[in-house]
Formats: sequence, structure tokens, C-alpha cells
Amino acid sequence: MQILTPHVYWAQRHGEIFLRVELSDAKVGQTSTSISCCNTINYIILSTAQGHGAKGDNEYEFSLEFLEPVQPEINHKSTQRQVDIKIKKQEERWWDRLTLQEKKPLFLAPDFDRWLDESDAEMELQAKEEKINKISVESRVRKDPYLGLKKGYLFMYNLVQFLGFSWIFVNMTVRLFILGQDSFYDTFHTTADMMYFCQMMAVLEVVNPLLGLVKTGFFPAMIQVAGRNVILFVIFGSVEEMQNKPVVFFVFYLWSTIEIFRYPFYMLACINTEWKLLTWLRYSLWIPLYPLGVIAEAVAVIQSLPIFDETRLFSLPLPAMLGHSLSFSYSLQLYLVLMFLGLFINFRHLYKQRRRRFRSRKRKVH
Ligand SMILES: CCCCCCCCCCCCC/C=C/C(=O)SCCNC(=O)CCNC(=O)[C@H](O)C(C)(C)COP(=O)(O)OP(=O)(O)OC[C@H]1O[C@@H](n2cnc3c(N)ncnc32)[C@H](O)[C@@H]1OP(=O)(O)O
Repeated sequence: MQILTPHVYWAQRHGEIFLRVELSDAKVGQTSTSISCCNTINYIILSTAQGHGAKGDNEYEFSLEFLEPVQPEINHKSTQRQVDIKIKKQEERWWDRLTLQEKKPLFLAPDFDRWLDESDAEMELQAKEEKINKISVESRVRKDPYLGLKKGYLFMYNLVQFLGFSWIFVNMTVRLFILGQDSFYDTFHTTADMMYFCQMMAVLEVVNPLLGLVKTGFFPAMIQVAGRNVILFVIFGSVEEMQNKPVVFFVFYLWSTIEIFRYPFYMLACINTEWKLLTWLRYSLWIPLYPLGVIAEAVAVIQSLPIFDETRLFSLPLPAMLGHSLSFSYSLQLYLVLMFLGLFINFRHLYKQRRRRFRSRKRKVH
């Protein structure tokens, strides 16, 4: 019996190579790899398989020198029609061709049943990854017996904040339409109680990530809540002269504009729902609003400096030889620097969140 070469069909994925050897009822005597130089394995030799091929019952063998190293374990399965061989690549990478030599051996051809080009294979890989992630998230989620309670709490928290900020926003808008610029001067007296309530509640936004209830970073939330509360309780709340300045209007309006979109977005997330327009607004409105908000807050701080100097409110008592006391305005000047540092940190954070959100959505669309 002469030894012949069977027809071999191939296809690849990023991590694997598939070979289909056209031999029916084959008895594979030995499927082995041999070691080439430097201990890297890049050969496959199928030797003395007995089977029924193009030229009838015979012994068949072939060898291939792969373009890049592969792992030594070879998976093969003989069926009535063919021998299927699966080999893992040493490195997960797309190969330009199967063999080291550029000229394709005559017995080798693409396996069009399995053939995918690189981008299709990438999509297949992504779909697989997403399926695995979904399964692992679902199994984790199912294990948490308090999930319903946590989601219920977050939903209620977001609902209360949404209602609070909506009340502020609508109140200010209606007053702006009715009173025009005059409404700037008594924003504090008409909305401060509700703003105090909402901002005190917002402390939970720093607690929630600490308890692992939300995926928010602790620092961005802390910067946000502490930054706003300094303005609300220290600059506006404790300095009466600041309370009827127009800057209060701008600060409160900018804060509430973002929140009437952010909290409903979170509410929907709690019930696994998404409205595309709302998501877009949540992850886009901050681009103009955040810098404007920080500028408005900086104006408020700057306007309060002479008042703190004059009233000596919160000033630090000093020993007589160092002067009378250290004005709180020095701490506020330092705070002004921190504000722009905080703006930078949160701007970067929100930019990353935006990219992450829209990238993962684009993937889902494919
Ligand atoms: C002495 C004190 C010193 C302090 C010094 C600091 C100086 C301070 C300077 C800074 C000044 C800031 C002043 C602020 C001004 C303004 O606000 S101006 C108006 C415009 N403002 C904004 O646009 C900011 C709005 N705020 C935020 O976006 C957040 O507070 C944030 C912390 C900055 C970012 O939010 P984050 O939660 O990290 O991102 P998200 O993508 O929204 O959420 C991540 C995931 O977590 C889920 N999640 C978060 N919260 C909830 C929730 N309450 N309920 C349910 N789920 C929640 C969310 O769904 C995301 O999940 P996934 O979608 O699965 O990823």
C-alpha cells in the first residue's frame, strides 16, 4: 500500500486552528507534534492514518510547519467522514497564513464551513466574552439575597432626590418667567430649605459606594458632595450678605439642571431600563454645566472673601504676638485652588464614564 497525502482544510480563530482531514473511517495511528528549534512547537505530523480517502483505502500522512508556535496538546476526533483536529495557538493572535512557507501546500485549502475573516472572528470572540460576562454577572446577581432591598433603597433615594431637585428647578424657572431678573435676588429664601434637604441626603452618595451599593468611585462622589456642601452651608448658609446675591441663582440652577436628568437615569438603571436620550443627556450635559458650575461657585467664594475679612466669621484665633486672628478668607483662597483641582479630577472621571458608557453601547449595537 502506498502512502498518500489527504486533502486538509483549515480555518482559524484568534486562539485556535481547525484542521479537517478528508478521510472517512480513518484510524489515526498517531497524531503528534514534533519539536523544532528552541523548544517551540510549530509542527503537526499526522502519520500513518489508515482510512478511505480520495484514492480509496490507503495509508495517509501529512505534515505542516505552522507560521507561529502552537501548544503541544492536540485534540482530534475521527468521524465517519473526516478527522477533525483542533490545535491551540501559543499566543492569541491572528495569522496571515497557516504555514511558515509562503507557498501553500497543494493538499491544503480553506475550510469554508468554518472560515471567518479577522473582524468576523473578533466579533465572534466579543459575543462569546459578553455571553460569559452576562452569565457570570447573572450568577453573582442571583446569589445576592438582598438585591431587591438594595435596588428598592436606591430607587427611593433617587426618586426623592429627583423630586427635590425638580421642585427647585421648576420653582426657579417659574419665578424667572414671572419676575425676570428680580427672581435672582431671593433664590436662597425660596429654595434653600429644599436644597439643604437634598444636599444633606446627598451624603449618602459617599456612603453608597463605601457599602458597595453602587459602582461609583468614592473620591469623585466625595469631591462632588463636599464641594457643594461647602458652598451651600458655609458660603451661602452662614453668611447672610451672600444670600440675596444673584450668584445663588446661577449656582442652584446649574446644580439642579444636571440632577433632574442624573437621578431619573439612576432610577431607570435600578429597574434595568434605559432611555437613550436620557443616557445621552446624563453623560453629556456635564460637559458645559460642570465648568460653568465651578465658575459660579468660584464667583460666590470670591464675593464672600471681603465679608469674611470684615466679619471675622470662622476666623482662627492666634497668639497676640502673631496678630489678632487669621481670617477664614485664607482657607477659602486655598479652597479656590482645590476647587479647580476637584474640577479636573471629576471632569476626567466623568469623561471616562462617558467613554465607557458609549463604547459599551456601541459594542452592544453590533
Ligand atoms: C473641605 C472639603 C474639601 C473638598 C474639596 C473639593 C473641591 C471641590 C471642587 C469641586 C466642585 C464641584 C462642584 C459641583 C458643581 C456642579 O455640580 S455643577 C453642575 C454639573 N455637575 C455635574 O455634572 C456633576 C454631577 N455629578 C455626578 O455626575 C456624580 O456626582 C459624580 C460622582 C461626579 C460621577 O458620578 P458616578 O456615579 O461616578 O458616575 P455614573 O456613571 O453616573 O455611575 C457609575 C455607576 O454607578 C451607578 N450609580 C451611581 N449612583 C447611583 C445611584 N444613586 N443609584 C443607582 N445607581 C447608581 C450608575 O448607574 C453606574 O452604573 P453602570 O451604568 O452599571 O456603570
